[in-house]
Amino acid sequence: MIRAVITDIEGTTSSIAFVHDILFPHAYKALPEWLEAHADEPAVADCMDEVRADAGAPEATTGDVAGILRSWMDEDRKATPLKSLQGMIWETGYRQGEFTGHLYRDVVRQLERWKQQGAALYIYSSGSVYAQKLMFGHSDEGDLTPLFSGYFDTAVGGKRDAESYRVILDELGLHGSDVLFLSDVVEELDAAQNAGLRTCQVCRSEGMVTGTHPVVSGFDEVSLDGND
Ligand SMILES: CSCCC(=O)C(=O)COP(=O)(O)O
Ligand SMILES: [Mg+2]
Repeated sequence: MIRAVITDIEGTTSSIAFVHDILFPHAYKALPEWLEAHADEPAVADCMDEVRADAGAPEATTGDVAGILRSWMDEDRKATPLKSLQGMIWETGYRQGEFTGHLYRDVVRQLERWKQQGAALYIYSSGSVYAQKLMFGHSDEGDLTPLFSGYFDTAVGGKRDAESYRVILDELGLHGSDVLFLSDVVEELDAAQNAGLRTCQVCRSEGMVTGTHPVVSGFDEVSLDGND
């Protein structure tokens, strides 16, 4: 029996279009003005220092940092300070009701079912833990945060690196064979499998690149004990 399910967000619980056509453009547009307004807040200043260090630009002004971050967004770089700042910027959008976190229709029903069956539920996304909580706290289907036992982001490492999944297993105190990881991306599933986790690829559209992992088109096709 699976004791924990860890799921990716973009392309798995939620559409790639929601992230790329709504969330990312919102942050891209708001970034320069938002950064000027919040540059003195310690959490923001720390992120900006990380950006300066990573870009090798210790003297970069706030405007320069905004430019660097926008170029990282153009590359869809999963850099931790970028992801932290995006989360902070999205907060206003969620709170003002500009958007709600998209979820595929099968997701909530199945998460509730797995929880009832005794599995603990976790998120692992490149989006910051703060951004994850916002998205599930302001989802299309209301506040779903009570469903989850924890959240992981790039603080544990990149999603294509097996070591990240070992760190997660350590934190959960579980063996890989007790844990199912769901994602749309083969490289992430390969990394999780290399760390000993069970895997399942969620292919939300036709023609996706598949690998050696079991494939489903939605969460309702995933069984935790092989009996449903
Ligand atoms: C918390 S929603 C924003 C997701 C995000 O910023 C991102 O880069 C998508 O990462 P994922 O690991 O969920 O594919
Ligand atoms: Mg994904």
